[in-house]
Amino acid sequence: MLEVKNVSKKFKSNEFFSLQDVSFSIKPGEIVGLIGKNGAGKTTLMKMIAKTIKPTSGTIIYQGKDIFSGDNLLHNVGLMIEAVYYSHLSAYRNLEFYLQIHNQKQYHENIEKVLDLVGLLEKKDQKPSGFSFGMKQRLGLALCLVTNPEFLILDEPFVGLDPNGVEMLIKTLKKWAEERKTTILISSHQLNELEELAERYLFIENGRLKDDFIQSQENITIIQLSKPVNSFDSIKKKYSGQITLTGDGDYLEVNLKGESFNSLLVDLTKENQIVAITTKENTIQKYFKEENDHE
Ligand SMILES: Nc1ncnc2c1ncn2[C@@H]1O[C@H](COP(=O)(O)OP(=O)(O)OP(=O)(O)O)[C@@H](O)[C@H]1O
Repeated sequence: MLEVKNVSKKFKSNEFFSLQDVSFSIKPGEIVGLIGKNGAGKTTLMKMIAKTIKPTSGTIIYQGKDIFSGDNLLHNVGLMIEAVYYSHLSAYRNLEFYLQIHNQKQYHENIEKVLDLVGLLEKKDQKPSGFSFGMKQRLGLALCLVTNPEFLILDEPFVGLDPNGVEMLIKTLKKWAEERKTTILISSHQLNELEELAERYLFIENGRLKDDFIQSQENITIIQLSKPVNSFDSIKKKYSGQITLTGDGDYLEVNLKGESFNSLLVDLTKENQIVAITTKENTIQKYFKEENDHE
């Protein structure tokens, strides 16, 4: 669906590259979290995919076409990157005007549906100038969803929302994505919230794509071992790819469940290997911390 190939960006005013040689692809229906510290390059990347800024080098292919090779190649993409509403138009008129300027009047009947979905239907005749921050964010989301986009690009959608607002946004996005198999690229510093949505993550650091990983919600089991590792080569072979040795080879990180996990415990017990068994929370916060600790 989306292919980002060797994309770099250097703003004229800077000596450094805000993004450097970034490549990845996103398949239809994937929900991908974009994570990294302030200034890592997340917004720059999203803006290039949204075609609001041009890469210095590299290409971005969306549904088989280079997005910079012609007009209207992003017509089924919903963007929530910067506030785009008009303060002097009512919420309803904002959506109507948006469809008008994008030549998408066929979605007119969606206006009330999306306003309802984001909880703004009762406020449809009010102008966003009188809205709270959260309501403005929700209007931004309604604008992003009104054309039934196949691909959503959401930059920090939870910023400034109270816990209820965040919960509502997550619910709305989850329901939307499940019903339509929508593809989503979403950046956030609110990692707990992001984990409720994303299955795969792109970790950006200093403009470089440092990791691209799938994160399961399951915890990892840690088994402390009693003997040197080389004493159980056959076990390593049998469970290869599912157990990892850490520390000085005296800990096993185990990614097994059910029967296979029981079978590993039996094998280790026969060798008198087990000292202790604990679990480690498998969250992106942890991953994030470990990545940053390497600095
Ligand atoms: N228009 C611009 N002109 C010059 N430099 C820019 C511009 N936009 C971004 N940058 C620089 O590019 C780098 C990456 O910024 P970017 O906004 O993409 O980071 P980010 O990961 O989105 O950060 P945050 O988490 O704080 O939103 C930063 O050093 C920033 O100062």
